[in-house]
Amino acid sequence: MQEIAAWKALKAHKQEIENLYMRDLFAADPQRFESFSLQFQGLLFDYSKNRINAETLRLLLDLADYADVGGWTARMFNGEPINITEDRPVLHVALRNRGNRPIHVDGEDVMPLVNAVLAKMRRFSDEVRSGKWQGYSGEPVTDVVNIGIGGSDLGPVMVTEALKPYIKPGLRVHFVSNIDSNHLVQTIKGLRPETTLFIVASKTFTTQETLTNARSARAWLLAAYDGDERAVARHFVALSTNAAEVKRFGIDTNNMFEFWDWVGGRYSLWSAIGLSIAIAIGMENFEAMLQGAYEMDEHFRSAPPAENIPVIMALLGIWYNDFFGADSHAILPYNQYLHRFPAYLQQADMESNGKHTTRDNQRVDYLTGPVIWGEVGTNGQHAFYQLLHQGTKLIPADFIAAVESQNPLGEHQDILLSNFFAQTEALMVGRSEARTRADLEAEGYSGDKLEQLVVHKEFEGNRPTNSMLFQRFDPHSVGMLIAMYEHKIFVQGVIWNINSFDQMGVELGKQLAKTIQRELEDDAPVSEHDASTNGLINHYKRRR
Ligand SMILES: O=P(O)(O)OC[C@H]1O[C@](O)(CO)[C@@H](O)[C@@H]1O
Repeated sequence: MQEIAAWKALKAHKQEIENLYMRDLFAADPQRFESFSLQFQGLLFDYSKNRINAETLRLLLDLADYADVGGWTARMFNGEPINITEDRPVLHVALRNRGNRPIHVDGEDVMPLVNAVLAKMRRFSDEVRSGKWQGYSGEPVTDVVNIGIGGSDLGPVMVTEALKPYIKPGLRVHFVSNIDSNHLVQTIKGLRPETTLFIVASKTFTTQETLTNARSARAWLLAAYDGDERAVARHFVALSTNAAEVKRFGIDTNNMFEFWDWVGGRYSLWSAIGLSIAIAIGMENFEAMLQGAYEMDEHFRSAPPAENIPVIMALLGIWYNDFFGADSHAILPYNQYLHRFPAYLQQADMESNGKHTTRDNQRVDYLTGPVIWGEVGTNGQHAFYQLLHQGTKLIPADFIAAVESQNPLGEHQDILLSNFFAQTEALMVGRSEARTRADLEAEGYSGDKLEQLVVHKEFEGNRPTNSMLFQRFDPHSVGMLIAMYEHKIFVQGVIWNINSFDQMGVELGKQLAKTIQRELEDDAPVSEHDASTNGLINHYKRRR
């Protein structure tokens, strides 16, 4: 990559930009906000508070062009096997292809399959919501427990939280992911087996955590029905690509909602994996979410790169990641219901782009995916924003908010949004030494104390942010928001020339855990590992 002309040009350009202050760029160009912001379906995406000028954007767009982002996008949407290590297409976009444009995999249009599963989800979710679907003792479902992990958990959790105001009153949705028994036990503590529906969500249906939790949940259910196995069919459904394993587990495949290997786990909330969402908020709302994602897909597929929100987001991320060495990126939603969005994006982004091998099987010679982290504003402000403002690290951040509150209450929304606006302003403008001095003098400071505080209270500013302002968070805009980030991740993967759609890096730990689990079956000390691992295991064995 270092030899690529577009890359070299950006490297050289960074030397110029490095010494420029955004506040000066704003002062010099009254049109900067207009030039560096985009609007789409009620979303205002303002990226003017970035360390860029028109030339930066031009060079970044050259890089996208060099990497053939347009070509890869077309290949993804056309169902070509762009997941090159697993030899699969990457078609989460087919799951929300509301225009029903045919998409072929191995010569077969997948849209009838997608639509059939959506129809099955509609029937089932309507039945559960209306009380028509009953537990084994004839009672309606009051509690739905989704058992899954990673992509079979984080997306549904995040969306059911984001769309909580849409959840049917009286219906409770729970999520169990961790193998730690505390998670399952604590979740089912207050539940009645007779009114509980378990959704076992696993693409592979071989994931240790999920199957162990599901087996324990099954035992809990059967204990209430004197071991009568017939109860399982009324209280367990499965979401999977693997019918054989579902059957082996003991779930009737009539109670299975299918998806396909061309849906990546972390991109699967749009598939049957979203069943808990559909039950919680209703299929109409689930489909409104698909529609929002579809509109973002169409924008991404058709807008020119310079007007394409996911492309611009991706390029800005690469600008800081690769040319400024910024190794993390903060996600800061100013909406309480989006509190799981940073966690969701951690998997979506880091499992996709945390890779060091190129699609040409070479070790990369540049930095790839950043560390993704974040917290809802204003809570984050009272926790880690100190470091964002005055720390020694450059941390680009996305600020996400909506104009309307879902629960308007007095002045809360204006206060929330004033913080949203103020933070990006403060991060960009900072506070100069002269201004700090003047403010402190006005407060009556002088002498050594004044000099000390000037140094401590000065902010250099020039810290980059994107602001994303939606009209409101509803199923449609939440669908748009998620799809927007999915495509940002895709574009970055294309430019970094990595396969964003496998997850080889999680395998080794899983394998080692299996070996160690066998070693824990008796109390004999182990000696086959390194001294640290032996020491830890033996300590546990002695004391458990
Ligand atoms: O849906 P499954 O097959 O249970 O996998 C769960 C998760 O495990 C992972 O493979 C990582 O370990 C994720 O990619 C996936 O979302």
